[in-house]
Amino acid sequence: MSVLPPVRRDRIVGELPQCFKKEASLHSRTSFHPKVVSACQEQRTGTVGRFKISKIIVVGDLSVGKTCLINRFCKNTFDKNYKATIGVDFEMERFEVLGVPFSLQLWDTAGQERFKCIASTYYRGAQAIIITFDLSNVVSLEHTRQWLQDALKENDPSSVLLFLVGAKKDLSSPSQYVLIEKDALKVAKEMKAEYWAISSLTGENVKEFFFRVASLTFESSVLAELEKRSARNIGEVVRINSNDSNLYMTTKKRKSKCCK
Ligand SMILES: Nc1nc2c(ncn2[C@@H]2O[C@H](COP(=O)(O)OP(=O)(O)OP(=O)(O)O)[C@@H](O)[C@H]2O)c(=O)[nH]1
Repeated sequence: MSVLPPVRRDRIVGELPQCFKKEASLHSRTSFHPKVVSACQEQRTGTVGRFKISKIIVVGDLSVGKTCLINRFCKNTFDKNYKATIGVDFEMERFEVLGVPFSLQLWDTAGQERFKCIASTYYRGAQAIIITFDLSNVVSLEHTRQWLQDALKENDPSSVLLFLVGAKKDLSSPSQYVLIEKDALKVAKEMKAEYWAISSLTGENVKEFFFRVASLTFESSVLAELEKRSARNIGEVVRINSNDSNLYMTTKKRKSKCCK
């Protein structure tokens, strides 16, 4: 019997949420990978949906809006007063994707230099990295490369999903926004990250963004699980085949012995 309450109705994902900008997205598909859809229909998602909790880390300069982003999504609150994150903090969010329960652990890390050392010890084992900058502060965008480099030291660059998020969209004027977005798209492409612009004050794009993160993380977890399973099956076939050939050899030997 499950001890967890049912997933909230507004955390149910039935279709792949769309990207924010096609030119800086993780993939161009508009729906979930067909292998993932059939695995979910046939309940072949293995540990995904049972024990798996995906770790997501949020990094970026101090005061760019990391805590507010998480709080807007998880608690639907916004605090206009700045309180620095000391070390790390985390929130759990439960989703249901294609009928399969899926949990995200969202790690809010400190941007202040003096707390960075503690925060970086929690970077390891992330399935996705959200690199955040302030859309009204171009220097914070320039620093995102360094944040990514630090986070990748603790993670496998070939499997981790990257998101570049511009926060505080409400603070930049339309003309300012156009300029910084042009640079941000360049940085996102270079990093192979998906780009989003959000505002935690107004809530613009916050839910859409986290639904996309949850869905792409879910998809990559299921694909990894399927790959692991098929590698195990190939191993078994090879073992069976080698046993078969032993059997064949023994039978042949026996036969030839009998014929003599
Ligand atoms: N106008 C506006 N202000 C924001 C937004 N997001 C955050 N802020 C403000 O920016 C300040 C810093 O926000 P935080 O979320 O605490 O920043 P942080 O990146 O977590 O900072 P550290 O914990 O030091 O790393 C606060 O005063 C927030 O109210 C936003 O979308 N719009």
